[in-house]
Amino acid sequence: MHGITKRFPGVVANKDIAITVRKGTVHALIGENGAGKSTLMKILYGMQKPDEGTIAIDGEQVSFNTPGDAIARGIGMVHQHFMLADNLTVLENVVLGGEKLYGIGAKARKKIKEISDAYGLGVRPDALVEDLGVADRQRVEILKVLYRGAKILILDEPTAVLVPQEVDALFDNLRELKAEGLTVIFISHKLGEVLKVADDITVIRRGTTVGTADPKTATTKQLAELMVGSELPSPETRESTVTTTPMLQVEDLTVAETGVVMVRHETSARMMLPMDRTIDPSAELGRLLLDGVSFTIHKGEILGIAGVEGNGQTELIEALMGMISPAAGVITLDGTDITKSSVRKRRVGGIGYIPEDRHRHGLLLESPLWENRILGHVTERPNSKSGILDLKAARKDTERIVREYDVRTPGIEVTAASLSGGNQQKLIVGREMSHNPKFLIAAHPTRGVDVGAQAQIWDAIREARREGLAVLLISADLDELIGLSDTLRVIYRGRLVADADPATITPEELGTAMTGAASGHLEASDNHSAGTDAGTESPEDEAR
Ligand SMILES: Nc1ncnc2c1ncn2[C@@H]1O[C@H](COP(=O)(O)OP(=O)(O)OP(=O)(O)O)[C@@H](O)[C@H]1O
Repeated sequence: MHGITKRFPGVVANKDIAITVRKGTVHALIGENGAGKSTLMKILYGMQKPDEGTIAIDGEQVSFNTPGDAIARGIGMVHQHFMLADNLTVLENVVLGGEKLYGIGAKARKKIKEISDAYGLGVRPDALVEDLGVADRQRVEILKVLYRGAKILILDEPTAVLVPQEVDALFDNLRELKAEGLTVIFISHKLGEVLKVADDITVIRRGTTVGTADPKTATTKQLAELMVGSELPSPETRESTVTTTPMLQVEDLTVAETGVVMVRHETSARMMLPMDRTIDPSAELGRLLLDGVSFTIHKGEILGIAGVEGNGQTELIEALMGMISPAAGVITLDGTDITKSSVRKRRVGGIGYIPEDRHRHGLLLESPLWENRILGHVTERPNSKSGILDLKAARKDTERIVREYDVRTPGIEVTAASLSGGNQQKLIVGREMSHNPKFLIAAHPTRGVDVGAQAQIWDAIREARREGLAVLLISADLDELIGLSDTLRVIYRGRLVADADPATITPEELGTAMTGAASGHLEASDNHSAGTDAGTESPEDEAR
């Protein structure tokens, strides 16, 4: 790609970018939030047209108007948010939209097996996608792209959701792809991983390529300096601020599959009126997604919950926020029973919420930043005064957040959708911390943010903790989880199955524990009452 320039209103996202990717290599693209990495990849994948510049593949100049054009030239993209249909099988998902290639029958099945074997992907064509873990889903996405004939694969932050062992497996897959002559371009904020797997590294800063680095000789520190001009931060907590005053108490929290109504949006899009709702949990209980979970978080304490995605974390968060109604259990916030309180009441009562999925729960993508500042805090200052929205104050405060949290944007009138992923995250964190919560639910608080912004977010959380904030931390970034947490517990199949000591456990040991296997550094959790599935091997036993 040569001389690539792409302008958006008020921003030059790519400025005369030059990047050369060698065939049969893994090429990492790194740079701080908003540097222009996604834009460059969207241009390569035909999702966006450059204002200037040229693209050549195998020496031949190409021009893409749609992703279809790019796919036809052998380019495939695996997005960070997976795009599979849960209720279909692997085979159906892979074939979907590509029926013309090999039909939908035996020929397609044969092709899938061939690709899966050739690159060591090991996927089962008849498995239902909803039964697959995150790492398997990612393999299906890769397979889908290969099925369409991709020779150049673009992976957008592929390791953000994986535990260390899964990252190693993915890297093995990438090496297989490379050995077969395929080319991989991947975006990542995890500099250690970049050094491990990349053959070449291109650094983008403020829309332009500032250099390349050789992974054989470069260090993470040097990469961080190239990217943001600062040193690598550490999540390590040096001091303890844990008190003996309980802030959040959860007793025997149980969430069942049926009888649960998911309410996806807390507010209606433009009106932003908070909705109270009651959900009927009396319907017959199905599979337990959360099974007798009990814990206490004290003032000044960060409780980290480790677990492979899909083991009940989402249900725990949604039950704490009041988005779903538990079948049983009691939730007490600062001495008040909030089990039956609405989302709005919980928020006003002092719960801050950094959601797992910022697009679904954190932002109104098509609304300007200042409206997003109000979201979830409609009745609170400075957004409203005497029950009336104070838009002037909300706008002013949005500008403050943008400044303090270094949200890179041309202004507060742009839509949230036009911010880069990391900058969207900074806006959410800034908003939630601005209300001085008593208790913060922080799900992947630094997902997708660069090392500089990561340090800033960690500092903000640590600072608030010093003032007595209690935090429930859920993160796929095990360094973050171990580094920030005062107390660590492992969730597995809806239960808290083990406790770990953040001072001694390694990410590898924690990763093993998360998959339900035993580890010498773990103690079985003691406050889980007898399980419902007596007779089967319990996860506690496995953890022991
Ligand atoms: N559709 C759009 N409309 C307006 N501005 C946009 C649009 N897409 C991107 N931008 C802007 O272009 C710049 C580069 O964004 P891009 O998403 O490419 O960054 P990035 O390097 O991928 O960041 P991150 O690491 O946070 O994902 C940002 O300032 C962003 O706000």
